[in-house]
Formats: sequence, C-alpha cells, structure tokens
Amino acid sequence: MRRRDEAGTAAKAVEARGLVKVYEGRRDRQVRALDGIDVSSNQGEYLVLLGPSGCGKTTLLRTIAGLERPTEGEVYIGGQLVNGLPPRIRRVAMVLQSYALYPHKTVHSNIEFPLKAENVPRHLRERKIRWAADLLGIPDLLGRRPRQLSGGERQRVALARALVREPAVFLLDEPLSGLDAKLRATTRDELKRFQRQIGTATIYVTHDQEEAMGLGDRVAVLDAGRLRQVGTPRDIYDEPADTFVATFVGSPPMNLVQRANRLVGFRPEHLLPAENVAYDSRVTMPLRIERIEYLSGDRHVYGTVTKIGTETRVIARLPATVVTPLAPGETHEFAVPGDRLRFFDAEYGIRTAPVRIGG
Ligand SMILES: Nc1ncnc2c1ncn2[C@@H]1O[C@H](COP(=O)(O)OP(=O)(O)OP(=O)(O)O)[C@@H](O)[C@H]1O
Repeated sequence: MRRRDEAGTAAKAVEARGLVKVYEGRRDRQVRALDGIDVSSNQGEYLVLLGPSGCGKTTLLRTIAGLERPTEGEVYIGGQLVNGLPPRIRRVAMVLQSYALYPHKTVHSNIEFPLKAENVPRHLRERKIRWAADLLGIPDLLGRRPRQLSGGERQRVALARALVREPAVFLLDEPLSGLDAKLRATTRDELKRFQRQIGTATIYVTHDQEEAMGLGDRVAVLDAGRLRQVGTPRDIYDEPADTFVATFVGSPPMNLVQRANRLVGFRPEHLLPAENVAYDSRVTMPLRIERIEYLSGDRHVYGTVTKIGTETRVIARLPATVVTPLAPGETHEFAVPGDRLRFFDAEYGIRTAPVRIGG
C-alpha cells in the first residue's frame, strides 16, 4: 500500500478521486455508471449518498469496497491508495439491501463467520461476538436462526457480523429497505446512535431523501453518475446547487417559475397568503387556487401563479397556524419572503446570484 503524503491534514476515511466506471453492455452499449466522481468522507462521519434509482450509488459503494474495479480514478481508504487491493484487506464492511445471513447457521455462527475466515483464535472470537451482540442489543438471540428473527433483528445481526471485523469504514447499501415504515424509523434512529457510539466512518446509500436528511452529517446528491452537491442536510435543502437538487430534495419539491433567462425557486412552505408575510421583504404573486389538500394539519394549496414569470403550477404548504380562508376557484395574493427566493440559470439549471424582483 502506498501512503499519500498530505502534510498536516488528517487522512480522510474514504476518498474517491475522478472515479469513472463504464459497464460494457450488450451490443457494445456502454453504461457510464460513474462519470468523474470526487468525494470524500471524514473520520467518524455519517455520509449519505442520495439519488434516484440507477444514478450510480451502489456502483460507487462497490467500487470503494473493491467489488468493482474503476475504469478510471483512485480510491483511498485512511489515506492509502487501495486500487487493485481485494475487498478483505480494505478494512471496509459492507451491509447490503438483503442481509445475506446464512439461513442454516445460528446468529452466533453468522457473526462468528468472518472471524473464523480470518483465523481469529476462539477465545478472541467469543469476546468479539459478545461485544457486538451487547452493543446491538441482541445477546438473547445468539442461539436462533435467521428465519426466527424479525427484519429489524436480522438487520442488527448483519451489522454485528460487519462490526466484529472492526472495519475502518462501514458501507451500508439501503439496509432499511426491507423494513416497514414504522420499523424503518426506529431502526434509523438506532443506526445513528450506534454509529455515534462506535465512531466509525459510515457511507450510507439511499434513494429516500427523508432517510438521507435525517441520518446524514453530510449528504452527497448523485444524478446520472455525477455528483451534484455535497453538504449538510441544511445546505442541501436551503442552498441547492442546481435545479436537480432543488427538486429532488423536499416534498413537495421546490417550485420553479421561469422569468426571462432565470428560474425563480421557492419552497412550498415559503409561499403563504401575503398577509402572513412581512411587508417590507416580500415578493407577491397572485395564486389562482385549483385544489386544496389537508395533510397532517397542513393545507397543501395547488394553483397557478402569474406575474413574477411564466404562468406556472405551484404548491403552497400552509401550516395550521395560517387561518386565511381559501377556496378552489379563487385568486388570492400570495407572497414569498425575498430572502427565500433562489435563482437558477434557465438553460443549465445551475444556481446563480439573486436578481431583484419588485412586488
Ligand atoms: N453489472 C452491470 N452491468 C451493466 N450495467 C450495470 C451493472 N451494474 C449497474 N449497471 C448500470 O449502472 C447504472 C448505475 O447502477 P447502480 O446500481 O449503481 O445504481 P443505483 O443508484 O444504486 O440504483 P438503485 O437505487 O436502483 O439501486 C445503472 O444504469 C445500471 O443499470
């Protein structure tokens, strides 16, 4: 292994530089799954890779793990170049969508398996299994087989099996996707606490933006093999780098209205009846109301805005504290606080400097 010289700075847990991965498809059709990715994760950090299906998340994780060979670019783990090194000596532990536990082995034997493969002596194996089982709250399950476990318990066993190898990095590929909504929420919380406790750098793949925003110290948004933005959940939400990020993150997504060569963006929760927005900073626009939905106490108002740009369908999300009476068919004056407007280049979708809009 070659250690990269980087005077004065602590080595990143993982660093990908200029990663390109081209899959050779049938009839010479190539898929450029990774198209020049530069991303790094810090020691102890929870980095989430977020993007739509097929954007290259799994390929990136597999390339870091050493399960795929990059077409171009380098992977460093703990500051060491690992290109060409097999997965088992990269000190990464990957937990997949399907937990892939051995069905005929007990939980104990499942967790023990990687230690046996590395010829760890028996007394040390036992100590590590105990430690991991205690940490994940599964010491009572050691005698069971996978089919006697719930989805959440299986997931913890898979984590315990990854943990006993004491990896430098955890790579988790949609580990919660097999769980129902309620269990996902509690397991998500457990995962985060567990990661804080052991302090191991974790890279977590998901296409679920809520999961990404809830779990990530930082979120890396991918689209079509490219990295669109890396930042804290707050940055990603409040300061999206382009229209892809602006509309992929947030539900309902950011509204975008074309005005000359710009797109003016504003989040649904910032578009409110004008009387609820401080007078001196607001940009007003008439909203022709088409439909109103009541969701968890909020009102989602669907309609069309005019005046600030091209006539566009938008969504406003009104909290229960906004009591203005509204009805479909009416046109009402709405407004957005001026500092909540975001501007993008209409052709390329890239964020631009603010433009003054009267109103
Ligand atoms: N072994 C392979 N051979 C050819 N093409 C592949 C191979 N693996 C992945 N791809 C293609 O590469 C692209 C990226 O796939 P990848 O699995 O990394 O996406 P993803 O973001 O993880 O998607 P998902 O969320 O659906 O799992 C897709 O277009 C996919 O069809």
